[in-house]
Amino acid sequence: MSKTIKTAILGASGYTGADAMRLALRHPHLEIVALTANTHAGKPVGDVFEHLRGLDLPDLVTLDDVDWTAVDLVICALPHGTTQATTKAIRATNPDCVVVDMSADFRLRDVDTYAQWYGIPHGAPELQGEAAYGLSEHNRDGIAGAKIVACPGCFPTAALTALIPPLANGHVQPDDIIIDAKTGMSGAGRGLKQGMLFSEAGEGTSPYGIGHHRHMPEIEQELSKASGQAITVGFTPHLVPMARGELLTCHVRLADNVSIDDVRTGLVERYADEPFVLVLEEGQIPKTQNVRGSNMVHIGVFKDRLAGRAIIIAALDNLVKGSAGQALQNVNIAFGFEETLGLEQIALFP
Ligand SMILES: NC(=O)C1=CN([C@@H]2O[C@H](COP(=O)(O)OP(=O)(O)OC[C@H]3O[C@@H](n4cnc5c(N)ncnc54)[C@H](OP(=O)(O)O)[C@@H]3O)[C@@H](O)[C@H]2O)C=CC1
Ligand SMILES: CC(=O)N[C@@H](CCC(=O)OP(=O)(O)O)C(=O)O
Repeated sequence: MSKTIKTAILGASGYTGADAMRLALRHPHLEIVALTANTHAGKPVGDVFEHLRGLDLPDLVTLDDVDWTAVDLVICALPHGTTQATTKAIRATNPDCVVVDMSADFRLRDVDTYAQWYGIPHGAPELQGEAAYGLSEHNRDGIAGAKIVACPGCFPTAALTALIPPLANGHVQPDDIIIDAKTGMSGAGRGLKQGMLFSEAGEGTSPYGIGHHRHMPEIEQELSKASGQAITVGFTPHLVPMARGELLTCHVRLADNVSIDDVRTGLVERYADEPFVLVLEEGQIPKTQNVRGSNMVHIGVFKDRLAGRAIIIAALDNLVKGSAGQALQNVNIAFGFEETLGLEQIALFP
């Protein structure tokens, strides 16, 4: 397809918006026609992001300034709680527009579960049923026809990529899954927060959301769907002093008569043809520095010293496969482009 897709990026003065611009600029079929911000509206992008100076980009405007009838695609990088009303407004004026959303606003299929975990009522329950969950490798058919794509959270992308195949294969027990997660600080967004100051976060590692992080219901929803049984998980994220990257160490119990090799082989077979998932060989260790800037997920499978247990580790870049990269991958699926277009970057190392 050689069509030019007129694209608006909402929340373009934030971190995921910045990576969405970086990637969309090099996509052969996307033309960026509108960029929005809130407090930064009215500024040229180069004033907000110095690394994007000198590029051909429109100035930042408010959401109210965008003519939704003039866009084919909206890539949405707004905070959760703001996207439902915006999507409603877009749909009311341009029902054909495709909204690829990076926020959590359409990820949870049950609107009451959304209200419970996000502390606010769902602002567009009538649209929730239309949203396709945007875990690219596992929902291509749903994404292909969708007008609303709810991209997974960064932690759920890593957890689901690592755990769906072993659960779907019956290789691990459904009731004993503990996910220990590390994240870089860009996961918290670009807004100023005291806990994100270098002097307070730069020299230590801090667990947070202990026992109640909002990515748990999302991970459970998708693991349950993929494996056809109710799955619950323990999940504890930790903030570590790096800009980008996420590492998830998943502790699981093997099903009866299943070996570590069975688990690894199941993952290798499931992702053999996937350009953005690499299941590492025995002994190779996933590391955030090996995926930084790329759309890759690296997965490793290890035998635990504890009998009958395995450790499955996944690494990704939260701003690429964890958000803007997967969003672009979903754009490619939704519009019928080659899935790797604009996403061929190899990791930046060191
Ligand atoms: N950071 C990450 O690793 C990931 C983030 N996400 C999700 O992506 C979304 C964006 O995250 P991120 O880029 O980190 O966030 P940032 O805080 O860096 O950016 C938020 C953007 O939204 C704009 N904005 C804030 N409030 C409003 C409002 N009320 N109306 C209109 N625009 C508003 C901001 O404008 P201004 O700067 O002018 O105030 C900015 O452009 C969030 O929903 C987040 O949960 C998903 C996966 C990973
Ligand atoms: C370091 C940090 O705060 N990370 C964020 C996760 C990243 C993210 O934005 O996920 P959502 O899209 O679901 O909001 C957090 O734990 O809430």
